[in-house]
Amino acid sequence: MISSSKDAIYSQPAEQVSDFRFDENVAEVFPDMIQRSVPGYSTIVDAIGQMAGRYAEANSHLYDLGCSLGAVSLAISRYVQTPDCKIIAVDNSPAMIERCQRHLQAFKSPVPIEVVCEDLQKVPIHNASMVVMNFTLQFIQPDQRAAILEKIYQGLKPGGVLVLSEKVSHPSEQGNALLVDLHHEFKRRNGYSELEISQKRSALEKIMLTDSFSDHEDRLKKAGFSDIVMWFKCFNFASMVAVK
Ligand SMILES: C[S@@+](CC[C@H](N)C(=O)[O-])C[C@H]1O[C@@H](n2cnc3c(N)ncnc32)[C@H](O)[C@@H]1O
Ligand SMILES: O=C(O)C(=O)C[C@]1(C(=O)O)C=C[C@@H](O)C=C1
Repeated sequence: MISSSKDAIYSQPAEQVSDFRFDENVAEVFPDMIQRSVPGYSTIVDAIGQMAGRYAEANSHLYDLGCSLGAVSLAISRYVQTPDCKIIAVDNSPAMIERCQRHLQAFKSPVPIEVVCEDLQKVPIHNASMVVMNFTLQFIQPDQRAAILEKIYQGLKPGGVLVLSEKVSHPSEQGNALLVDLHHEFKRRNGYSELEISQKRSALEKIMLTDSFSDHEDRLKKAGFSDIVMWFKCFNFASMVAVK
């Protein structure tokens, strides 16, 4: 098993908080960070595995785009029984990919997993029965998001699905403030201090630009997806299945 430490990255006051990056420091504490930061994270990852069990077709690819340490790929490998499937796990952070390789080797997946260190925008998608972006699209420049969804749509087989999980914004100021507040309360209960919460918020401000659910729905429909199902929502975190 890969070792994982407690996230204390934002615990000390910084003169200036630099932009959030998926570097060595973050990769080192990532399982703890994401578990304490994203409501329902384990539930979401496990349910993505379940969906893979339903949607995986024989001789097809399942993509995990922005795989980090490979949690989604592992969940998929636990549920897929279909023969001759391949999981393709992609991330452009060398620190994440290096740990992901070690993690996956330790678990010995019954389904082959190819791990690719590359910008997901450069990776061809083809013969896919399922594509997953679990909290990844939010880190891509907004003007580049539509092209990625179009590429995914083209690479999916008929009836294939994209699972898209995102932190979302709410259109009304009051409603958004409520969801942000509930999320911060969730973080406090998970042991993060006010300083950690506010410094992480500043670090993410410019690099994680969130859309509303209707922005996502419109963009997915424009890319060609026929049905968009929000299957999970807790506070300002949502996961959607978009069907080709
Ligand atoms: C919040 S994490 C994803 C968590 C992961 N999917 C999971 O379920 O544990 C976002 C990941 O996306 C990766 N990422 C961001 N932009 C990317 C890009 N353009 N190409 C590939 N990976 C990217 C980051 O390096 C990071 O590991
Ligand atoms: O919004 C926050 O405060 C978060 O920490 C969220 C979030 C995410 O949604 O990916 C941001 C960065 C880390 O990868 C883990 C969680």
